Amino acid sequence: MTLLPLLPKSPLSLPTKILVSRRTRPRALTVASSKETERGLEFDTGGSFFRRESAVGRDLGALAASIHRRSLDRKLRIIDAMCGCGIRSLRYLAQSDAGFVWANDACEDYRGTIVKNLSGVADRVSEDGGGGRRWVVTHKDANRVLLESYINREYFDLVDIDSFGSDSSFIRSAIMAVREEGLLYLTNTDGFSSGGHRPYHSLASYGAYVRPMPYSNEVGLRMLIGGALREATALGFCVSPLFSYYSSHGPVFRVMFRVSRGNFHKESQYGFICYCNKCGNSQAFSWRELGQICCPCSNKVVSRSSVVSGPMWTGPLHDATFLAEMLDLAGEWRWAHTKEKGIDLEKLLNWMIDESDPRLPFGYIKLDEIASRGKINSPPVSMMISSLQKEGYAASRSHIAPNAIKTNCPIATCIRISRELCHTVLPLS
Ligand SMILES: C[S@@+](CC[C@H](N)C(=O)[O-])C[C@H]1O[C@@H](n2cnc3c(N)ncnc32)[C@H](O)[C@@H]1O
Ligand SMILES: [Zn+2]
Repeated sequence: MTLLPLLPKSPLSLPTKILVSRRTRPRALTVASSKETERGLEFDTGGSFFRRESAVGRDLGALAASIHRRSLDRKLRIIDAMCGCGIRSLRYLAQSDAGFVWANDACEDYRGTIVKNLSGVADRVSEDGGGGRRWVVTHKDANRVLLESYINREYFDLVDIDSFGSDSSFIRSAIMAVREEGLLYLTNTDGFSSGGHRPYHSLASYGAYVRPMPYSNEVGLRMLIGGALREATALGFCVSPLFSYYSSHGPVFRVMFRVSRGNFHKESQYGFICYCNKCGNSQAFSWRELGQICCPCSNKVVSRSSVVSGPMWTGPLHDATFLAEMLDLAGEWRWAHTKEKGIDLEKLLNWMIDESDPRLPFGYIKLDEIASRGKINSPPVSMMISSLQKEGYAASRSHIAPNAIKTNCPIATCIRISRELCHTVLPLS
């Protein structure tokens, strides 16, 4: 049985965007309509906001939904709360065998396009038309449909929020509408906040004061996870990331969570990240350690060279077991070896699995930083990783930055290894 979290007491305690969007209903963008094909499905964009490059995010969503479906003895009930032309709804119906998909977009002008795109899938569960609806299309504010579903106790196995900019004003109602142990797929495109350019905005949206850091795109994912965790905890739920995906097209930050009842216990995974400009090393600090933030390269507490961001998620970005299931399924569906919109899904999933090594800390080190600190050329990423591993360190690529490594090796040792590699393998320019 699903237990009900507390309802917000008054409209004033609802996120401000509801109040705003009551007055400012989104209008159709003046974007040309185009016919598209994605993983074998044909559809029309109908002038809605549509990004071809987001195909990978949709692949990941369809794979995760299907794995969730396999773990249950019933079909999935999904809401695509900001559906645009309805491509995600179509993919959940056709590829993840969803039993019911609610396609919602505040913009009424997209109705004809969404209905046309979904009409290839029978809208009734049984062929004679007597069964329940398999999909519906509405044009309400996302918070409204999510809260109404919560009030009516019509929870979803997967809630998909694909908003413009920050998704923070939808997170709470999305968590309320997810069935216990269900999935929540969040997206934000707020690169300014993750880049540390609007610290008060990131504070307002995700509760994290974010400053510029060399691995800011990973910080963006961690800020989103931390924000969702904060909202979930307030409702008596816990969210844990199954996978986290960054794409530079946008930029876009996506995280698939599992939502379970209960409180978050691992204080060590929600805290502050400190980057030292002087030596290039990073460390995580818990709330209890706040007064002790300093870098070993300086004997002063809170040296001027240290940049601190947080609080945010400092734990693993992915669940390696879940990713391995996604990789198997991608192989089964023949998606693994075929590039969709230029991205090799198999390579991406393998990199994400490698990144899940629990010995790896947060953040990544760009080889350019190693090169400029050591005043050397940088060796190829693969060579650097195998040398670090030979010396007993954990090391992997980062799916976020192709020219970077994730490692538990201090930067001074990375410079030493890099220098040795350059001298033995690469002639200095
Ligand atoms: C990023 S686009 C969605 C793209 C689509 N999911 C896809 O994969 O192609 C965001 C959509 O959210 C809709 N939208 C904006 N504010 C909304 C709100 N408050 N409630 C519901 N939909 C909203 C916009 O009309 C737009 O179509
Ligand atoms: Zn330092």
